[in-house]
Amino acid sequence: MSCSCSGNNKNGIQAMIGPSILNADLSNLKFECENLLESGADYLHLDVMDGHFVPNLTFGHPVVKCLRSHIKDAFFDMHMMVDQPEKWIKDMHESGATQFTFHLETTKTPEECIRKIKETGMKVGIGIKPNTPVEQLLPFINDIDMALIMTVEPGKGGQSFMADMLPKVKFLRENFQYLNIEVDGGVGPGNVKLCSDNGANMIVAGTSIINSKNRKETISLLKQTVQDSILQRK
Ligand SMILES: O=C(CO)[C@@H](O)[C@H](O)COP(=O)(O)O
Repeated sequence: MSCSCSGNNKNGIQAMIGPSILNADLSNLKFECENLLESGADYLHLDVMDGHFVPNLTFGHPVVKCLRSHIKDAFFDMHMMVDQPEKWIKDMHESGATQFTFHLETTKTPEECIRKIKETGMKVGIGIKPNTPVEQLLPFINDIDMALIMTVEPGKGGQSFMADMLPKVKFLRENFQYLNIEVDGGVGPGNVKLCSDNGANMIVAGTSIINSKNRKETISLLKQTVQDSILQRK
């Protein structure tokens, strides 16, 4: 499973669908992840929550290590909804994470975080919550592989999509043609075109894929919609 989730890809950005497993059957996580990849997922979006930055608790690097022992080459996008994310960079890398996406709101030294992540060879993502202005990403935008625009308040799956976050996506795409822009929260077939027409090319969808009667069909629809938006922008 290859995923060109590399930032600032001069060959042009690609449509990528990354299901969130937060609302999957976590007692059957290996199967769920394998099923999502077999259903056409480009990468897996793994939500790490510490109960401090967000009011929820999920899993950490030990689970990632077990997953990676079974799923050798999938792209693991670690969405680190944790305070002091720098504490976990080494462990996540050693456990098999591909990308380490931390939240700008969780560290006073984002440059240091970026440097430490890059030292491991992992890709770097920075996420911002709904109340964080997109301009706060600008000092780091040329040093990261992906910008994550939250379209819900982080902490749980199944929430309603916040369309008023899309101007952030539009601003980034208008100014950074080759940047990977990810949206996450409440995204599905009913609003993915809004996201991709504004410039998102990496789509995190949890509930809309996990609960779908036909995951392969849903992923394919999401991907085609994003591909069409990218072609229209050329
Ligand atoms: O990080 C989060 C929530 O905090 C997201 O990854 C959600 O888990 C996505 O799930 P849906 O909103 O698509 O159900």
